[in-house]
Amino acid sequence: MNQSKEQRILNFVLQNAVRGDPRSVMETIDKYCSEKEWAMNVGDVKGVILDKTVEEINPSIALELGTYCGYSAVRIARLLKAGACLLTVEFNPEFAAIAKQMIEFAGVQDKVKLLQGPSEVIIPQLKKKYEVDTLDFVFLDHWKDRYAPDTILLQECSLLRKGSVLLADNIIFPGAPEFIKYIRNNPRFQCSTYPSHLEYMKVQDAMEKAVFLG
Ligand SMILES: O=C(NCCCCCn1ccc2cnccc21)c1cc(-c2ccc(F)cc2)cc(O)c1O
Ligand SMILES: [Mg+2]
Repeated sequence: MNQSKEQRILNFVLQNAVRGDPRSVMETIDKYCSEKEWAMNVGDVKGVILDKTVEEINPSIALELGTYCGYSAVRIARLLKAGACLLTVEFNPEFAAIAKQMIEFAGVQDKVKLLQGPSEVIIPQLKKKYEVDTLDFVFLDHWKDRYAPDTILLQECSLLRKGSVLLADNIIFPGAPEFIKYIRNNPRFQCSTYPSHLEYMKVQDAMEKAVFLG
């Protein structure tokens, strides 16, 4: 049975990156996906916006929706302080298996908890099953039509506190129009837009940052 693109990306990392070196893993994925096969990692350009947001917040507990191959999980986890934790949610079991190996190869497994399932099931479990109080940071990078309902669900589950920061990928391409409509008109969020480019392409994209005001 021939390999998936995601398996080819992982194999390229296992053969070319430095074990235990997150920066090397990120660079190797970016090299493969810009030179050989495009893939929907947040990438090296939008990745800098993600880095700056994580460094600014310095979260103790972060949630990522949309793990994929683990690129942004490695990117976020490498910046987390001792004792901090990233919960990352992946719907697709094949992608989750790839991401688990990617996260372990990068050596950030002690800071990352990979949860396999749909966000609408996982989010309501975070408090009781995963002992989450409130989230300091949420990176939205999953189904674009789930950004708005999941932002509502996070509030309904009391998982946001005054100052919690959401960062959403792809608000231009593929786009998340319902989310933008919801979040920019909502007095409980302070929004800002970061124009950028789609990963590995000269196509316009942007990230939206939304601070929950409580
Ligand atoms: O679709 C994207 N991502 C989502 C992938 C599926 C998520 C599934 N999933 C994971 C966790 C989870 C939890 N609950 C429910 C569902 C869940 C995406 C697409 C593009 C893109 C595609 C084609 C093109 F021509 C240009 C750009 C670029 C990106 O950066 C993207 O992020
Ligand atoms: Mg994305």
